[in-house]
Amino acid sequence: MSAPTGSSRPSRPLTKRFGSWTTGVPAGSTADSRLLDTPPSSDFTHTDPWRVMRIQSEFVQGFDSLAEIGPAISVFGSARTKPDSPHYQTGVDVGRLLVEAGVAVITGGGPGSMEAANRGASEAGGLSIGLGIELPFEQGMNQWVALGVGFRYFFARKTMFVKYAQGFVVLPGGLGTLDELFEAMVLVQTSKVTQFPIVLVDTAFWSPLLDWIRDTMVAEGLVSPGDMDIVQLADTPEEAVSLVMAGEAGTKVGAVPRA
Ligand SMILES: CC(C)=CCNc1ncnc2c1ncn2[C@@H]1O[C@H](COP(=O)(O)O)[C@@H](O)[C@H]1O
Repeated sequence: MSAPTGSSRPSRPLTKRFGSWTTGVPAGSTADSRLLDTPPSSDFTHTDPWRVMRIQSEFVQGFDSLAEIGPAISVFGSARTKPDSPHYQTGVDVGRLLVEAGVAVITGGGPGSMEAANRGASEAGGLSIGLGIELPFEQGMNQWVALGVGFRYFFARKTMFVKYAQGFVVLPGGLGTLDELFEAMVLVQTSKVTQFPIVLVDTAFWSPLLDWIRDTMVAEGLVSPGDMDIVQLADTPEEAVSLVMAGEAGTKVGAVPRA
């Protein structure tokens, strides 16, 4: 088919596939010139369509930063754990043992148990990763993070915890820790992720929660009895690391040349 020429050329349709952008624009302007014009107001950066672009960029930034980290385990736990707490030492030991087992350590990059796990990983010479989150009471990334990625949105950040780790170790924590734990449990329960070990450290801390799930949720038929097997309990860092490494992370370690 030949290109239309002269007077036989069809008139341009007013409405294009991406909207009616040919109407209401200054005569003689182009997409380029409109892009380069200074807008009268920056209010558009606070609109949902603009936020979608920002959310998209968080995924791109996360994928770009983490695509080559190799096998990794995410470690969660309270932001409030003090350095003199036994939980802090557990976090340090878990971080170190994971690195010795051949995997990178991913945390939320904050203080407390996150800092502890990053510290253990860093001191053991491993890859210590922090996925920070913008919070109203900003604390910044802990000093033991070597590869830090900042997020504004919890949901984008949570995708990275799962996508780039082959298992979770969960230390005692509060609502943030429970949020991350239950997200992972649901992903396993609904087969969105498979072979994904989730190890809870400190039987005394976690047992009341597991008892309630068993005695109330399972008893009322809201959760299958088999769902209790989604998590495993450990009482020492050694036990936790050995359980979590028995999953896919363990099989991946052999496939990745150690530095
Ligand atoms: C002292 C304080 C509250 C600092 C908050 N600073 C934080 N920085 C980074 N991640 C966080 C922070 N607070 C909560 N989280 C996320 O939620 C979990 C801890 O929350 P929580 O303390 O258990 O409920 C962490 O695994 C982390 O991914």
